[in-house]
Amino acid sequence: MMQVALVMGSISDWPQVKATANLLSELHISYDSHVISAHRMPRELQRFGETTKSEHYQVIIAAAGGAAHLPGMLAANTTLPVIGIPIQSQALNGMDSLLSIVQMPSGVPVATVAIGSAGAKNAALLAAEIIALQDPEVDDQLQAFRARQTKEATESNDQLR
Ligand SMILES: Nc1c(C(=O)O)ncn1[C@@H]1O[C@H](COP(=O)(O)O)[C@@H](O)[C@H]1O
Repeated sequence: MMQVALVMGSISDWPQVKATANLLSELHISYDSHVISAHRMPRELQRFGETTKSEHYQVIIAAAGGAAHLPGMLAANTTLPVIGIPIQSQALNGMDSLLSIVQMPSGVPVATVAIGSAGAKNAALLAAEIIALQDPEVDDQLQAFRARQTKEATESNDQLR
């Protein structure tokens, strides 16, 4: 029973999605990872979306590039929260991914983060914030993460002196 399903459209997305996986681990959140493409594996995609609740996931994170239909199609097949990561594509630098993930029609939301690795990290943090609403241990991990971040930013002032 995993807290997060981390889904990507292609294994070529993994170098960017790794940032999500690393941060989920740092926050002690359990996850499993899958390559499932809405375009290339339409039946698997539908099956996966329909079993997300019986698998007891709490949040789905879906990363895709280009004509990125994966997050929206997953959202269409589950009522769990879906966080979309627009992969930084080569042809259009991720603008294609961003617009195709963020511009969902009303009724089927995808919580879309920024393009690429920065967004990939924020996807993990957003998932943690959702899970922390009912999980004090994850809430503690989040508070500790914020405290470390504040300390590092504060200490970076030393480099100016
Ligand atoms: N956007 C989608 C979907 C989908 O949305 O179903 N399936 C694959 N892809 C994306 O195609 C890009 C190129 O994939 P390949 O490198 O495998 O050709 C990847 O960024 C992937 O997420």
